[in-house]
Amino acid sequence: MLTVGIAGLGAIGLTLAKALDAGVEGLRLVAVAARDRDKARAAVAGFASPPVVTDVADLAGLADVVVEAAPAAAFEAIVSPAIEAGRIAVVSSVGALLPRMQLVERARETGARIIVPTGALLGLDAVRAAAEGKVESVTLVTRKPPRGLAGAPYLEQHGIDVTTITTPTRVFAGSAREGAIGFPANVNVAAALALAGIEPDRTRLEIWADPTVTRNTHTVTVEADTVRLTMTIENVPSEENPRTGKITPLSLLACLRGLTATLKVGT
Ligand SMILES: NC(=O)C1=CN([C@@H]2O[C@H](COP(=O)(O)OP(=O)(O)OC[C@H]3O[C@@H](n4cnc5c(N)ncnc54)[C@H](O)[C@@H]3O)[C@@H](O)[C@H]2O)C=CC1
Ligand SMILES: O=C([O-])CC(=O)C(=O)O
Repeated sequence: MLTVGIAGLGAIGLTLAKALDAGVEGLRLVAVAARDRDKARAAVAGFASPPVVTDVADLAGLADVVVEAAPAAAFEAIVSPAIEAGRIAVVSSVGALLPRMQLVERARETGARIIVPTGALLGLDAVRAAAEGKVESVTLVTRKPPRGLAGAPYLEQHGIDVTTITTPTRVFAGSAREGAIGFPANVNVAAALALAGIEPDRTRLEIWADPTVTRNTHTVTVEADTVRLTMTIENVPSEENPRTGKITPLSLLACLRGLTATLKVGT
């Protein structure tokens, strides 16, 4: 049995918390933390086993597994204490990990683990397998309804107003590392892909603001010596946060199950 603490109770965190409260073999939700404690308390009040509502820094003292499901700006405040305490950190804001790879070094020293779930993407098992061999290129093309990109710093810096876009428009082309900086709340999938495959500077990313799509759509292409992969996922945006695909909390749940499962399927 592993105990779980969740930081952030939004589209990902609250959905995951509810699923854990409904009962998952081998896992028990014991604590949650969010920006607004009263709101967090209200959110879990009706749970069958209400978790403790605490500060993000205290989760690691209460739980074996700390799930980060908060905005990227809170990443370090959530993940560092978990690493210092030697816990398992399961992270959602993967873009915030790229510029903080020293946390991985620190985890090596403390015995902690950092786990990046597949999240809103697909096929990281195949990308990791390919990366054991020689990979020539990895490309991600992301298309989102324009509202799923609104507010990104890159768009503001370049004076791009996505709300006025009426035809599919490529708003960014560059590396996964540059994309994670310019779109910290929108392309965690690019960061996860980069960590699964080749480096963030070699992983190519295109972002399209596309009024013709209703789903957050990601296409991954990998050229490797052993395989050619082309994979597309079309995510239904969640009601709480249209930037976040509804599959994301389910991916985290599947990932958590894998921590204790007797039968584990996939890489
Ligand atoms: N890895 C992946 O595939 C995906 C990752 N994400 C990322 O996951 C993260 C969470 O996404 P959502 O649940 O959609 O966000 P959300 O905006 O729906 O919820 C965020 C939650 O964090 C809480 N929060 C805000 N500041 C906090 C702080 N300082 N400490 C603790 N909690 C705080 C808020 O109160 C809210 O409950 C975001 O960084 C998002 O970009 C989103 C989708 C896919
Ligand atoms: O990567 C992200 O941050 C979110 C995303 O594209 C999705 O949920 O489809």
